Amino acid sequence: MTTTVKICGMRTKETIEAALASGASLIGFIFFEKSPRNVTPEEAGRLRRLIGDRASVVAVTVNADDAVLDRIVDEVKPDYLQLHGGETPERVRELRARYGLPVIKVFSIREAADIEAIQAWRGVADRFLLDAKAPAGSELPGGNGVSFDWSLLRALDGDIDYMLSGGLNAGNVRAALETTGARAIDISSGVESAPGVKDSALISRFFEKVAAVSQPAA
Ligand SMILES: O=C(O)c1ccccc1NCC(=O)[C@H](O)[C@H](O)COP(=O)(O)O
Repeated sequence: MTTTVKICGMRTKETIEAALASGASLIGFIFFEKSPRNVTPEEAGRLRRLIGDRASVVAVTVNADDAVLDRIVDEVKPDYLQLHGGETPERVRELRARYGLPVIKVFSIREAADIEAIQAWRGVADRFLLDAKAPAGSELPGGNGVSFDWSLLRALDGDIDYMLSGGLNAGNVRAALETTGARAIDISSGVESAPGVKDSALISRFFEKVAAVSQPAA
């Protein structure tokens, strides 16, 4: 089985090329001013044109209003909208209809009840990204480099299309995949040399580790 990998918070041509060469299927851009990974719609638009159809592009926003989203969609022409805030099911339906784009809704996981809450969203969002809850004091809802208890996912229905996220890195991705059987994963700070600074060598190493689990040596 091949694992689908999304790399989030990309800001440079060089690291995007490294991610594509390693096999990234989804590239995420962060539109959140407090984040060290924040990009403007214009910057992301330029990088999006570089990517072309070599990967799907994900626009990550947090409770963004229509004016902000209009500009992002116009400049970047993303393949997905990732909603990383407190967006309601009604808002998700509205955005799917307004932009005609599939929506990845993020769920912040800490305990069993957080997994149960996903049931009510079936048929509302197109995909689910399961991330750890932000640590107390963090200004960022994502990109915090913290993991949740992966064993909680045993309670998740097998047919839910989710991406495992939160604190993944080359050192723990094998355990994460073996524990959860996730078919898709998402990473950000685990391939950075400093907050917001992606590192091509760390990206390659992460993909090598994923491939070693996905395609065990003969
Ligand atoms: O990464 C950010 O700075 C960020 C800011 C605001 C909203 C979402 C953000 N990241 C979204 C992602 O999908 C991250 O990849 C995800 O939270 C995992 O991050 P990490 O634990 O660092 O791998």
